[in-house]
Amino acid sequence: MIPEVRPLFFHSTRRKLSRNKRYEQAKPMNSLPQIINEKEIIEHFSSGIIATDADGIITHINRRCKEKLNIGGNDLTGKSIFQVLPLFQPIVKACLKQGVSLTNQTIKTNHDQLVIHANPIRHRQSIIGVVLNFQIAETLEIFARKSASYKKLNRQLETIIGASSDGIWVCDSRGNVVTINGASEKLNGIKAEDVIGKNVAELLENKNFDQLVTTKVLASGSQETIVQQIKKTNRVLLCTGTPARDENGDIALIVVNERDMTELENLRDQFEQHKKLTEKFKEELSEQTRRELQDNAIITESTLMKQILVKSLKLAHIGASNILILGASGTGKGLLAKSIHQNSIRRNNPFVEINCAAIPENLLEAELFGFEKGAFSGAAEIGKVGLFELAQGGTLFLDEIGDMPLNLQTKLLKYLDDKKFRRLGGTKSIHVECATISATNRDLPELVEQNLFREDLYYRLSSFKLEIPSLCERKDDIPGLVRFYLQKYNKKYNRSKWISHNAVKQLTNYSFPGNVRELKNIIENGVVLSEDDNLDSYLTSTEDSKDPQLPSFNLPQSLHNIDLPATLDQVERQLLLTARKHCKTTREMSAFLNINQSTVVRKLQKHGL
Ligand SMILES: Nc1ncnc2c1ncn2[C@@H]1O[C@H](COP(=O)(O)OP(=O)(O)OP(=O)(O)O)[C@@H](O)[C@H]1O
Repeated sequence: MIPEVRPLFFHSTRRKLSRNKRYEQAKPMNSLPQIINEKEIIEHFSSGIIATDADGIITHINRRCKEKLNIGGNDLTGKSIFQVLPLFQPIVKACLKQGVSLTNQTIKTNHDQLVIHANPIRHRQSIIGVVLNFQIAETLEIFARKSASYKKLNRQLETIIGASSDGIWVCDSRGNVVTINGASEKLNGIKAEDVIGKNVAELLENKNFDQLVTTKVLASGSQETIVQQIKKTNRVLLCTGTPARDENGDIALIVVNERDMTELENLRDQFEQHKKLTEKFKEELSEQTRRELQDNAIITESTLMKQILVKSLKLAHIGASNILILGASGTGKGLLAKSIHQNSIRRNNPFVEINCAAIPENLLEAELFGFEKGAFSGAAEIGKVGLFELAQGGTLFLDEIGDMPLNLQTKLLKYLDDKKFRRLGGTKSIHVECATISATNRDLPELVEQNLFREDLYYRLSSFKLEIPSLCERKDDIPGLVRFYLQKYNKKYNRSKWISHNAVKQLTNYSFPGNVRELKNIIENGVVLSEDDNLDSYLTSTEDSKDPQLPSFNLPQSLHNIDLPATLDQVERQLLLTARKHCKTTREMSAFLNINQSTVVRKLQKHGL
């Protein structure tokens, strides 16, 4: 704040001037000693003082004024102010014309800024001159700084700047650092005293910083923002420099605000990594599905199966969702689901598959819907994208849906209703558009009866139903499947095994409780293990042991060449077959074999059962 400097001399001067004729030397006042006349007083004033007549002719100009304006010994009295000091012309003219005092007017000289008060000199009704009284702005500032209100304001400002959790730098118009706050010291790893008073160019030269936004503001004259890496503290700062302008529109200060972006940057990096990983997964999934479909053509000769294929293609072409595929284990439900996806408009998006029975109940929700960082003890640091999110735009295949726990059924139903869900421990709803295909070998209406499956979910999931018959109900498919897999595994293992028509015929009489999966495994085993190129005897000899009534373990006949892993494998397979004969579901099998359900599912798959 610049206090108004009152021209103390003015009243007496005016009185005197009006008393005398025109601008003769002022006479000494009665109350003052003879030697101190008004001119002396004016001469010793700390402000610069110039008086002119109505035409702008200088009548008085004091010593201070000469010093401040660098006039030297030149006596400007009697000269036109408009010519000798043209920078005062606008104020003098305005004051003469308007006849009013003009206070706190500013003028810039080459070196300084002057704060001027101009007062008209009146005689009777007319204005006979002007008196100018000016100070250098800096002098006023020094004076102002000493005032109590300035000090108070300064303290307030220091508190505000100091309290800011953002870093703050203030530079003057030349880029000299005026002040920085504590937050900035910490963020930049510097001490205020090492930078205050220094020029930003110098700081850059000394390699204290690799860039500073102040230099950009000085160059452009407008607000600038940069992202700055601070090597010393390993932080990333978002720096915004804003110019503050004076009344003439010139830059007076540059205020720089520094916001710590490190955490945000870390989060962004994690997000990017996550996104890349998800994209990679998606690509791999699509690729895998494509590959699988190329390898796994649906082989069928039976009318029943052909009808199902035609229906499934229709559903694929209309982009149907909520398809329920029923059928015993190994009949090809998964294969059909993939084929529907591959023939739909979603084919270029992921096909994501989950076996609801193979994943422990407490992990299934996290697997399906994902979780946020710290959602539960042991939750990974950055959380996890669920399979629903991975299936965005594609198809989510819920295998063994009948084994989905009731609490999850509710969450699934909610998703199917509004296509939104929340990750475990999450607060944000995530929108995912994907088709769902479910499959089960269980009797869902029966589960509904037993209150083990929600009725509403059953109807929601089964907008379209496809029921695949067991292989023994479509024996026509067996020869084609045998040929297909024989060719496939001959190629894979570089063999040339073959089967006679008779052997194939014999195989059609076999019940294949493990359906196509079992047939496929028998052929693969034959191609790999049979000593002869003709598989007939291998297939007929193993046929009995494929369908045992009781577990019969082929223990090694001699103590030589014992292959423990292979023997254990065989025992495991036979026990699984026995268990399956006695149990309807994998849950029952898990109780029968005294292992958990997910292990049952895994082992059945391992043995191709
Ligand atoms: N018609 C078919 N043509 C060729 N291969 C088939 C056919 N049906 C099934 N398969 C093959 O049989 C194996 C089992 O099929 P799939 O996994 O689709 O059965 P599933 O009914 O889903 O079994 P589960 O209920 O145990 O999950 C797969 O390797 C699949 O490629």
